[in-house]
Amino acid sequence: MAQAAPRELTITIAGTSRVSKLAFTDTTFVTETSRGQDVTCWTYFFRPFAKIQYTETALRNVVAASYVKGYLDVQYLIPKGKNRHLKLRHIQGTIDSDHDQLAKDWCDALMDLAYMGVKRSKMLRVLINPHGGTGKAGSVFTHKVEPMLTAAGCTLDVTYTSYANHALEIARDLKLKYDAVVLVSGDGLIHEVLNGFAQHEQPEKAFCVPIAPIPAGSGNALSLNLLGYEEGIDPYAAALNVLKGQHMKIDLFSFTQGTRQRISFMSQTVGLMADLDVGTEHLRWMGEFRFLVGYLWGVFKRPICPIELSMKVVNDDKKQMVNELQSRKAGLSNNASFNGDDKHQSSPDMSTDEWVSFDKPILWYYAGQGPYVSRGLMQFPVSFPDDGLIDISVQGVMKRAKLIDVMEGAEEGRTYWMDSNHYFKASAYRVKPLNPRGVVVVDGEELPFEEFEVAVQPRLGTVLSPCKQGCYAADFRVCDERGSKSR
Ligand SMILES: Nc1ncnc2c1ncn2[C@@H]1O[C@H](COP(=O)(O)OP(=O)(O)OP(=O)(O)O)[C@@H](O)[C@H]1O
Repeated sequence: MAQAAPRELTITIAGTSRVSKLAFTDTTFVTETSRGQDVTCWTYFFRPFAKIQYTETALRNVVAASYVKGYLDVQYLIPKGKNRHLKLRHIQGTIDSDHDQLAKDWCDALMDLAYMGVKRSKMLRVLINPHGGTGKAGSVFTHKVEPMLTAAGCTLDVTYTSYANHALEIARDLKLKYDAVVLVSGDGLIHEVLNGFAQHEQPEKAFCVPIAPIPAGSGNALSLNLLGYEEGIDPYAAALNVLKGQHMKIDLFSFTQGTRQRISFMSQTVGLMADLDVGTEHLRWMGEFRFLVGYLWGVFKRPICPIELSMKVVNDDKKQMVNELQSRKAGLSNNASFNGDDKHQSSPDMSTDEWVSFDKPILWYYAGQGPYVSRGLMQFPVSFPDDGLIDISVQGVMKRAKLIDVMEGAEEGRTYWMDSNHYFKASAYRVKPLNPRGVVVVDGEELPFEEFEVAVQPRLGTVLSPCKQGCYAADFRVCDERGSKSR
């Protein structure tokens, strides 16, 4: 019977007399570095008093482990600080040549476990928008993302986009050999790549190439939705998702305006929320703060949104939507009743074929998927990635004071519970402008204010996600308009 590989190994830190004990379990990776003397089990109990540096991290955070010519090197991520953002750490040392085989087996066992169920040494097409957000995408890539991906043995094919639609052209002609397309950008580049896939000569195959966002724009909604509120702005967490993420299918939306059709992956909006996005383009240097400035300006003006909105509504019961979200999340965490192929359709209460008009005055409507549309706004808290439906949030008219008040808690989805917020799940919807002045914003990009129709393309897109199927990372815990939280 083959012997199980060792889970502990002691190395001498290169150029010093210090020794470090490295160990892993099924879930964690631990280092204990002493000042010259041996490490004993007592150090676990007297850790705060011992002259020992102790680190522990999730096994998933191990990026690479290698043993070459007597020299062992492990690279891993470790959460630091109040926000628990990740930092890349190295531990390097030597081993007695007598223990060569032991060290090799230890590295193999660690890597097998740390990469269980995912492909190693991926071939990646990386696109970087040097002008996204505050213009830091290039340095995010070279200082944080690239070192991690190369340490993990990935092959990178890198392009810095040099004009608008460059990413669309690259995606349109993409060779289908890549394991993922990594986008160091905001949401605009993701929109371009998906529209490039739609024009690919083999669109079905192109849409199966997963997209992995690295947050480096002013809007990073997909990253927030896949990784969560804190990790969604952490380039190391996003790079780890490139290495360890699972393929997750997401619905996409076809947006048809006249004879022109395009793909939307995130949102479409008209009214105050659209005006604030487009009206603050000149404040791009502020990063996400520009959306707040735009909102306050919109509240001051408070214009009525001049549209006729009709929808093919499937569900309009907010409580039922929350129950469905909770049971799906519980199913995932218990690993019970959840089947990856299940489409998880919302229970249709209403006919999906009938167009229903919304005829009250509104300030804006927002349609899309993924809880966050920005870091400050959880607009679709009950959205699923692959339920075959689009979430539509219609905001009725409110007083200015109330519009300011609901800013508090907007990032946790408090607005969902307001009586003046009408929430639908639909299979399609249409918008007809009632006056010539206005703007439509699709995935953060401005389009002409003309009639359009949106329909769901179920499970057309593919992303890399820490969650194998079926759920976004965000937690929706607010359970009433006052902002009270469920436990
Ligand atoms: N080199 C370039 N020069 C100018 N524009 C570019 C360049 N590369 C990409 N773009 C455009 O920049 C737009 C915004 O990109 P991105 O999403 O990365 O940044 P962002 O700051 O988050 O933008 P948004 O707020 O619109 O999401 C993209 O739609 C793309 O067309």
